[in-house]
Amino acid sequence: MIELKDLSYVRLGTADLATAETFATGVLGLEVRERRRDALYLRSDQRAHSLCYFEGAPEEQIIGFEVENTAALDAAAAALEALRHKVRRGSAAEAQARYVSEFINFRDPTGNQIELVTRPQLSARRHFPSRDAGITGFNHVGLNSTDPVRDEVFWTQVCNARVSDRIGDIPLMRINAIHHTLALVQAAQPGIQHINHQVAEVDDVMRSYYFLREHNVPIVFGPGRHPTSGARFLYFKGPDGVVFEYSCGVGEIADEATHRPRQFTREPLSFCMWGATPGGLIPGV
Ligand SMILES: CC(C)C(=O)/C=C\C(C(=O)O)=C(\O)C(=O)O
Ligand SMILES: [Fe+2]
Repeated sequence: MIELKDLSYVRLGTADLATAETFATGVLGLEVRERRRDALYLRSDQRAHSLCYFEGAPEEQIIGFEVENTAALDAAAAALEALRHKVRRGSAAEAQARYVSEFINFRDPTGNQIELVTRPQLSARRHFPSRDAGITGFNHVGLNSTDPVRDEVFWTQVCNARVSDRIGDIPLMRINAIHHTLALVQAAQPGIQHINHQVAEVDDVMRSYYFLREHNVPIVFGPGRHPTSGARFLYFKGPDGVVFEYSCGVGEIADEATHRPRQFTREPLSFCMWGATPGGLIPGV
């Protein structure tokens, strides 16, 4: 079993780094950690970076997860290869460009690019946001899945994800105490379905709602409240159509040993108990 410890980063390819920076700092409210000729590194919490925009095709999207150490990374590579996943070991320069010691890259059954990393760097410097959006940290991602039932088996039986709740066949899965770090949403092709940052309180969600409207940022869902995690949320679109979510109050699973996933119906109220409709975010709902 591959033991995922934490979410480390998201990497997004883009043809327009300047627009990405304007959005990430002026709208989303992240902190620029570093600018390189071909990449922009952004912080949202104690991680040295949690989001990297790099010069590349927008279809190039990668999620990085931390594993315990080199032995765990080697064991993960062997397990994935035994299951016929093509595993690529990152070079020292690529690891340096991710602020990690080492990493491997592979694709999940849908074709999403996943990286497993060791020793992702933290920074003791306090996160100092470019806009006061109230961000307290990078929290979870939604992933496209061409077959959520098949992919749930991969994430739970090959990796150590556990299902906290399901909405229809969408599993909300945890890898630690946080209610979910990964959700799988039906789609025709691989990709990141949304990227979540936690904000401190519901006032931050609502302040951003008015801020985003004033700045003509497309809001795609919310404001609302998820009955699953209990979080109050807002989803909006960034460069290259990537969807970001602010939410507050994603809960923790009280007792890992006894938690049983709840099954929610696949209908709008299961995504928002206040009545916002997920529209284009969830096909057919
Ligand atoms: C996957 C959909 C969009 C969703 O929003 C479902 C629930 C929650 C939650 O319970 O907090 C999410 O934020 C999520 O899955 O990402
Ligand atoms: Fe979410």
